[in-house]
Amino acid sequence: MVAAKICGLKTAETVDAAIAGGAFMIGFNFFARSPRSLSPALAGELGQRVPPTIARVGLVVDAGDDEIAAILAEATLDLLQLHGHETPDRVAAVKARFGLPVMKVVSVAEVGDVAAARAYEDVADRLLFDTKPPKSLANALPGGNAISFDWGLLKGAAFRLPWMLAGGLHAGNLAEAVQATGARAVDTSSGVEDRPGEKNVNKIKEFLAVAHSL
Ligand SMILES: O=C(O)c1ccccc1NCC(=O)[C@H](O)[C@H](O)COP(=O)(O)O
Repeated sequence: MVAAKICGLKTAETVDAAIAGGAFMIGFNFFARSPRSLSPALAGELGQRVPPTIARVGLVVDAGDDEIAAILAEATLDLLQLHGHETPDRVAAVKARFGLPVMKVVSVAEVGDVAAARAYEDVADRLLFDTKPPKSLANALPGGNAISFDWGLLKGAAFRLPWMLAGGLHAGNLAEAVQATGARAVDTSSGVEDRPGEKNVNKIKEFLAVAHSL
């Protein structure tokens, strides 16, 4: 069984589908430019539907303390996902300031990017390997671009932290991705959508069913 996070949820229906399907993490996206972003108030409301067995993840990009504090004032979260250029010192500072575990996103395009994850092993609680936005993609977001990176870059890689694979994953390629990387946890956003920001309940359940079958 591979653990699965569904990221970018912003409706009760899709949160309930992720819960029913056995997600181990549910991601709330606070990056304003994202079509998946939601208000801290709505995240707080949706988070109350989530049982304690599922982690409520708050996704921010190069957020300052004031931004994170404003989110936490309205939404109870179990993990912060730092999806920007946050340094190891910034990760440590966020953990110390807010007392929450931190998952640091490592954006991958080449082998050196994977090696860069080592710098976070002593400060973060989890790592998430996601596709580095290609420079050729106009208006690319820091994540959620529905693009996979070369999974071979993670083959045989070992980290002192639990890590998760993301980037262009969907029910149709998940088995290959897990086989190629040895990932024991995966994450998707676009892969369970009909259009950017519009999650599909059946795609959520299918992705989770495939993850649990591996
Ligand atoms: O999903 C977004 O719109 C997004 C925007 C800005 C930063 C991060 C974002 N998503 C974070 C995630 O954890 C996604 O699940 C991950 O990037 C994979 O996305 P996808 O390739 O669409 O499955």
